[in-house]
Amino acid sequence: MPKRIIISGGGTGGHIYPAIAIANELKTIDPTTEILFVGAEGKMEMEKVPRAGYRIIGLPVVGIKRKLTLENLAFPFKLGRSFLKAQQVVRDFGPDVAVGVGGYASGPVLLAASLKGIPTLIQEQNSYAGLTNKLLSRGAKTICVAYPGMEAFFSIQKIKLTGNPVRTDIMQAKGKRPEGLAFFKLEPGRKTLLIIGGSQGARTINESIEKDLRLLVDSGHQVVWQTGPLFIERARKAIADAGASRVKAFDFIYEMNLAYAAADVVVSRAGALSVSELCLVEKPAILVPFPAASEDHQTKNAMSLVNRQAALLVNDREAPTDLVPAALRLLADPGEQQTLSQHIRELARPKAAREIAEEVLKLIK
Ligand SMILES: CC(=O)N[C@H]1[C@@H](OP(=O)(O)OP(=O)(O)OC[C@H]2O[C@@H](n3ccc(=O)[nH]c3=O)[C@H](O)[C@@H]2O)O[C@H](CO)[C@@H](O)[C@@H]1O
Repeated sequence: MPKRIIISGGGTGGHIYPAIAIANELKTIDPTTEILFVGAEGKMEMEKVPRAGYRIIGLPVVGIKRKLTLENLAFPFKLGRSFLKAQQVVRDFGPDVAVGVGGYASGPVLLAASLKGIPTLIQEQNSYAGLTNKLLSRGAKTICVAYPGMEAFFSIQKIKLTGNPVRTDIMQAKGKRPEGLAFFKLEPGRKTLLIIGGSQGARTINESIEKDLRLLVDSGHQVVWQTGPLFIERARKAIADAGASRVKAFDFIYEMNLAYAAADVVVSRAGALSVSELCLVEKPAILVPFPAASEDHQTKNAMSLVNRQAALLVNDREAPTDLVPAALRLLADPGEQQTLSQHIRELARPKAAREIAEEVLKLIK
């Protein structure tokens, strides 16, 4: 009998891509495995998961706003409806295991599975645990984490330190520079700066690049700039106004493997998955943590690299003045690039997806 596994959660790329990496690994181990994703209606996973070749069902779940709003009145009703739908999905699909990767949908799904006696596993990407995962951890059999010290949130007996699962194509990005350059229509004789703002784009990074676009153009380097959907039009206009034909802007990049492969230096937010990926692709990076992330965890993610001389840091506040000059300095310094690259690769966890998939399979009776 083929194994049946539900993977639930999403909301941002930082939850969706590890989920896809786990699914791919389960399929590699046993191609007959049946996988069903459960996400939140209207969220990014409803588009990204089918693009990766998996079926997904959406729940009407929404997050609760920290401010007092009218939308919050609908929260308990939507949560109730989501839970009923999650119960139905679990009943219809009949999974052997349910995996939660964080984000709205994992709550009702893992709860529904636990109540039916189906074993559950949580994958926590960050160095701190969100409320949903803390609550769900009580019913979970195994909790796969990416950082040491997570016993502050979870029962130590359940924790497995695996690292974050990264998509295989990104792990295989090394040596694909010519392919990356060709894909983004870049020139082999120039240095490439890759700018990524996380799955939704980063306003401060975008504004810093826009402000110093002339400096970048004059440097003679080429740039791949991921802006997120809210800034793409403005970025295109700025590029046209500056005649910056060597700066290529995208709202979202599906071929992150090729983007990393083409890059000499990367500027990035410090979301958990971006950091895990940078370690695997061994790129010299300048991190600009998103200051409003809960518990300021992006700064913690970034500092775990910076303290080991594995990445540079520019604070969000200082980015408008310091980011582009810092990127140009690093692009001009091959010695520093090499040092950062050597140190960051030591933090890579290339077996994370395999170890998590094996933990999932152990839960099947
Ligand atoms: C604003 C916010 O709440 N951010 C959180 C969110 O970040 P966010 O979703 O930005 O997450 P990450 O940096 O962890 O991951 C981004 C993922 O999206 C992919 N990608 C990104 C851009 C692109 O154009 N194409 C693409 O494929 C990256 O390769 C990566 O796999 O989840 C992370 C993991 O829980 C958290 O650490 C972050 O703090």
